Amino acid sequence: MALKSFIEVGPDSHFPIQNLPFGIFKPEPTSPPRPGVAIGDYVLDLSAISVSGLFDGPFLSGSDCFLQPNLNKFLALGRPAWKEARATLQNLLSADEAKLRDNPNLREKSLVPMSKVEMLLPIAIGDYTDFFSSMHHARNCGIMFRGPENAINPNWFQLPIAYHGRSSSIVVSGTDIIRPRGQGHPSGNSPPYFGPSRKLDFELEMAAVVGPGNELGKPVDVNEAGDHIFGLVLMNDWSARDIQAWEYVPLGPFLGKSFGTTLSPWIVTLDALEPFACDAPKQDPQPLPYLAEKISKNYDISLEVQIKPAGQEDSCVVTRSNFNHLYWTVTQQLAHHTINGCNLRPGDLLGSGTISGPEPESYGCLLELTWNGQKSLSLNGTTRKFLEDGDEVVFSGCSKGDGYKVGFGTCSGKILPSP
Ligand SMILES: O=C(O)/C=C/C(=O)CC(=O)CC(=O)O
Ligand SMILES: [Ca+2]
Ligand SMILES: [Mg+2]
Repeated sequence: MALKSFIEVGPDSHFPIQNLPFGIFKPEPTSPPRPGVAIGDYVLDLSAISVSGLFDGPFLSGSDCFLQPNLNKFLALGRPAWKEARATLQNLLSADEAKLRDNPNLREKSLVPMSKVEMLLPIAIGDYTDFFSSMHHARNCGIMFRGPENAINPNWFQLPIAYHGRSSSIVVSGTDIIRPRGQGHPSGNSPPYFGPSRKLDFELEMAAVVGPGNELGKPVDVNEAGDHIFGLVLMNDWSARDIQAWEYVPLGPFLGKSFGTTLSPWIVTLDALEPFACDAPKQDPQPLPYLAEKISKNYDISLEVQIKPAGQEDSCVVTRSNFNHLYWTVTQQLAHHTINGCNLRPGDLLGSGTISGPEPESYGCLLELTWNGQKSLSLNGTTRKFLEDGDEVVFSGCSKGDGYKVGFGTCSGKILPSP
């Protein structure tokens, strides 16, 4: 018999008792931010549970990690504390446990309808790195930016390529994105143009949230890297393709990416995703020993992108992909990131890279879907090559279990015109 909560949760909900993703919310506009987990259409206030003394295991009793405005302190405690929190909460919310179910006063204090809360960024992000780990995306971008002969550089198959992103402009789902201005790629012999980006794009990504991290100078072993990853979120790495194509030689993405990155508010833990673990693709050539994993895992997470065109009521699916298309695993990304001694800290964010699958219907950005604007997508009777002002982009993702889903909710943002 599957685990069930005393709280009614429909079969299509992303947030059954099997999930219990962590986030930061405000129950009222004026109340201070606090940690919560999603359960059905409710948010369970972990500060209230903590104050009631219900986190009574060895790692969490007496801890103030759930009385903080972000999850960093909890992340720093590591996997044993995460497992304890999950076990405590699954027990507390289960159908046959009376402690919360039969305590109207505590229920009143701790369960808030999700429709009433404001979600905030769940973590204070010190550093954000964005990888480039889908082979299909790398090949397609390579063909468009560098030509078919050297579409994928040989280094791509030896190490998970990445660039350092900008954490200050990471925002939570629902935040508007202002169209960036900048220098656009010149055509032919003309000078570059300057103005609002003409090739504004989304990138369908997920990101790993780093737990305890490592000391400067002490790399994390790839086989232990899983213990440094708390969970995953959906991520939109908004990209201005005209700015990017002109500026990225030779140091990589800069202003074409740093104007905004959107995260979904709920962090789904690797523990909740474990039933959906699957084999990662076979890597050829074999990675160097520091990247060779005993168990090389991906996760089966279906991903979908919808665009709601400016002025329209309905949105249109523009692509469907899956997290399991990634060539490099999150554990390899993390081990590679630290192999030179670089330290990761609680709350750091590792973007997966755009998650494109092999088929054109599974490409993870408009650059690929419209082949750099050479063709149009049709959406509810209108067409798009790149995003227009007023367009809203909505990502969703979930894993399907037997009679339940473990989902991420949505990650959305609407484009506002340049000032
Ligand atoms: O191939 C290139 O020059 C770069 C393509 C990207 O936009 C890379 C990027 O942001 C990483 C990713 O999302 O995979
Ligand atoms: Ca990216
Ligand atoms: Mg970005």
